[in-house]
Amino acid sequence: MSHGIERRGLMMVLSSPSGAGKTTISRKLLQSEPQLKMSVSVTTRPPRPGEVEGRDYFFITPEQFGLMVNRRELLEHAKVFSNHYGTPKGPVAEALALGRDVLFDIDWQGTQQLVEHAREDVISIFILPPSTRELERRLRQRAQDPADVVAARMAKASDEISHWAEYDYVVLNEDLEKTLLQVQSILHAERLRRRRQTGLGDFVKRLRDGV
Ligand SMILES: Nc1ncnc2c1ncn2[C@@H]1O[C@H](COP(=O)(O)OP(=O)(O)OP(=O)(O)O)[C@@H](O)[C@H]1O
Ligand SMILES: Nc1nc2c(ncn2[C@@H]2O[C@H](COP(=O)(O)O)[C@@H](O)[C@H]2O)c(=O)[nH]1
Repeated sequence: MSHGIERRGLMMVLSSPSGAGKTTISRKLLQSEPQLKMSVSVTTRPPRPGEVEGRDYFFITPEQFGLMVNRRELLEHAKVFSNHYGTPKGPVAEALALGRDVLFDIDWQGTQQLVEHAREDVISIFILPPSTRELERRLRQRAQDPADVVAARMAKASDEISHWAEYDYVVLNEDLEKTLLQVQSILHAERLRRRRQTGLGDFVKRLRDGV
């Protein structure tokens, strides 16, 4: 039975210091949430072993990145760890128009830009690691970056974490299953926000009129 209630798609952002677990959480969340679509960023950084073009990133040259910026094809963009990253506008707009939700793995600079453009539709979550030592352990055991890259990311961790209070939610990623449940709970609750459910007023009116 159709109730005439539809939902506006939302944009859910995960940020954290590098290595806290955003990619891991995102992959698991996408498996359990068919209505959720991952925003695939463009980046000028080289692919890591095992990264797949179009799934993890679109790997592009600095010249291509500059062109996308000039043509205003990016919803947001930032320089992170001396590489450029950005979110292509088109796929996000298409997903939202279909009433789907979009998941972003972006840094605090990109989050600020998204919030500036679409505050009502953005839910931001900051992921914290249990400790600095554990963060470094995760970056090392991921074994995908050379030692100098791991060191550079650890050196930036404190700066990244300083933005925690700009986020709507903060989740401590110690136990992965627990983290996943917490992020799912946020998504499920946010989907039910009154302003995201269009047609609700008409439905309630019919209900009250006994139709
Ligand atoms: N709760 C957890 N407990 C233990 N290990 C974890 C947990 N969450 C993630 N990891 C591991 O930590 C490593 C880093 O995780 P991941 O790549 O998801 O981080 P990230 O935040 O996406 O990093 P980056 O910002 O560099 O892309 C991975 O090897 C992942 O398996
Ligand atoms: N502002 C943006 N930040 C992004 C985007 N895509 C990824 N990121 C962030 O960059 C760092 C490093 O990522 P890595 O894959 O090289 O480890 C991390 O904090 C990501 O969240 C983007 O499109 N815009």
